Amino acid sequence: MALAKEEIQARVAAIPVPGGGTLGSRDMVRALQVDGATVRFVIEAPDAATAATLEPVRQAAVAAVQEMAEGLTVSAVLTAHGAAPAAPAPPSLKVGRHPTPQAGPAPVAGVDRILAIGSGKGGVGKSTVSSNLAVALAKAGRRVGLLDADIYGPSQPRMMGVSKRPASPDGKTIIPLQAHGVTMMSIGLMVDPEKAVVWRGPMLMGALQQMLTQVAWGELDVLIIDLPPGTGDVQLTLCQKTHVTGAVIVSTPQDVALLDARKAMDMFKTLNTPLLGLIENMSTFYCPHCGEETQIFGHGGVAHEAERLGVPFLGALPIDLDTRLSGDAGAPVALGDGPVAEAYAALARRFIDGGMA
Ligand SMILES: Nc1ncnc2c1ncn2[C@@H]1O[C@H](COP(=O)(O)OP(=O)(O)OP(=O)(O)O)[C@@H](O)[C@H]1O
Repeated sequence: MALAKEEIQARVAAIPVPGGGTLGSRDMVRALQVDGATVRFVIEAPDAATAATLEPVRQAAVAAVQEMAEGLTVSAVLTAHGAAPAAPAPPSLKVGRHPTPQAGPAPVAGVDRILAIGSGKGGVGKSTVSSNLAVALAKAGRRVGLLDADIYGPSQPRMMGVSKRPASPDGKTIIPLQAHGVTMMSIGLMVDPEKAVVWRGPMLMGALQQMLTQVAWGELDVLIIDLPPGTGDVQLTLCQKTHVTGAVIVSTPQDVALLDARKAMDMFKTLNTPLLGLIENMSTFYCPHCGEETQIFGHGGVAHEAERLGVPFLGALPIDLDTRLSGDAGAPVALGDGPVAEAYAALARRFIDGGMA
């Protein structure tokens, strides 16, 4: 089977939509991915009411692709973009300035809780866990915001499948984006990454302050902040300027990652930010063919560390191909209903039951 992505894209784009036009002409197809014999894509409706009428269209699109070749596995997810109006004008708000003096830590208007998701080093899956936890909490009925504060390597726009620059109609307030039931914002959507890499501490601090005080977050039960890895200016500013409910550390089971994670935990302790718990990512691998469990990076290291430190162990998430593919395709795995989505649903439940979300 060697179907070109363009052929599949064209086939999906030709599916008619109630009310006139096609999935293509109404610009509803997102994140189409072809990986061997597996095809995935997202159908994005402009709002939840339209999405509710599109299930037959989703089924027709899946069937149409399936007919293109034998042995294809096709999955399509239906999402709503929320009621965000089209941007009336290009944003005139400039992000990246020196911070405004502020007396002490301040709350974010309308936001009940702020969770900082950190890690000792990059690549442990902090952004993956943040986006999936946000989606799982939204699925459980919570009002969730997600702020990608990783200026040097913003990954939430890709993981949540959004790329348009948020609008600032009045030049003062930024209207956040909506994706998969989550209100989201990324510093990366507002600044030219090539300029941002030369920013010094104060510019970063100013940009983060703007993300917290000038974005119209609305009423949220919880705002999840995906921090850059390590222990730098962004972490420092966040904890000093904002009432952070608590920090959650994501780590892989290897000792070296844990060693780094300990540094991150020490930093939050020094900043008087409560450590709400640890999450182990890439914990165990279940072979999709035989179901055998393999502990690629070892297993249980994070639970053991949590016990040693006397902080809650919040959960373990397996290393899983779908998690990576769905993240790359802009539709987090937690949106679906497989075993990993269930693991995220359980994690979300733990946060809700513990009053953390
Ligand atoms: N449980 C998992 N199973 C499989 N792949 C995973 C898992 N968690 C994360 N990944 C993949 O690992 C890579 C790194 O993940 P991610 O970007 O979430 O890490 P990060 O800690 O946020 O890194 P950084 O801080 O450098 O952005 C991504 O390609 C992601 O899809």
